[in-house]
Amino acid sequence: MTTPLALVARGLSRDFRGFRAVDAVDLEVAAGTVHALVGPNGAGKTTLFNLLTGFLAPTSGRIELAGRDVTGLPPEAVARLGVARSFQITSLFGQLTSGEHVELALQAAQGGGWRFWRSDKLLHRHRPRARELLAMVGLGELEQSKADSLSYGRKRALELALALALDPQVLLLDEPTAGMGMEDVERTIELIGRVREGRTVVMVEHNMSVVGALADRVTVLQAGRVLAEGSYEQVRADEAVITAYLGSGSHAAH
Ligand SMILES: Nc1ncnc2c1ncn2[C@@H]1O[C@H](COP(=O)(O)OP(=O)(O)OP(=O)(O)O)[C@@H](O)[C@H]1O
Repeated sequence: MTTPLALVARGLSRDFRGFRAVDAVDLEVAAGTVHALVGPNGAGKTTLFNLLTGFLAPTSGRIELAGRDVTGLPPEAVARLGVARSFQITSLFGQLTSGEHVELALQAAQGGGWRFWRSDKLLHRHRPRARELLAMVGLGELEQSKADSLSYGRKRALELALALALDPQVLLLDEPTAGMGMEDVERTIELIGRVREGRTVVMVEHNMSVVGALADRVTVLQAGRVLAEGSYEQVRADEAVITAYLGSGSHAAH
């Protein structure tokens, strides 16, 4: 029996005024796996993420979600079909508490929108689930803390809780450990290991120890194209990958 595919790209390309940032990418992400996208700076990882989540429309090619063609759908529609992307820190509201953030995200997930003239009663319906999600990302003790007061690593954990509020089938994480110290990186590896249960995770990640610890499969991009694909062990031993990384000089594939 073959594993069902959660997310597929076929011949996916995106041009920016004649410059091809993503070039005929084929990608198959099996359901229930953690799939990492790696590659030197400018390889097209973020553009590919934006295509997969509907934030950018492809110039050509096709995207399928659990077998359904979602090419060209806007981000809200892609999100409704079960794809969530971890929010960026810039989308946190400093004066709201962790708990309020997650309650709002749960309300938004129910189609209530991000209302700021919020009714406390309506929001508090979501409190029990919000507490579960905060506990899951290690913020159980910080429900009452304002987002501004959280450390960088904890802000990223809160973003993850906001994405999980959508209860996504497919979770896309854009550099989940970027800018983190060792301790937060360890915590994040453990956290992703927990939240992957029952879902598919696609992550862009520069830190190879994170990729090695979590990814079932790795796609290496270079100059918009797929350079290699396989297990972490396979791609790290791949000659073309080694050359690309040494050539870029910025991220060694160790
Ligand atoms: N909106 C845009 N307009 C023009 N060029 C763009 C645009 N977005 C990305 N590019 C170009 O596309 C290429 C791929 O960029 P992208 O951000 O996808 O790479 P990346 O692999 O995510 O890099 P990094 O690791 O640095 O984040 C780069 O050369 C970039 O300059």
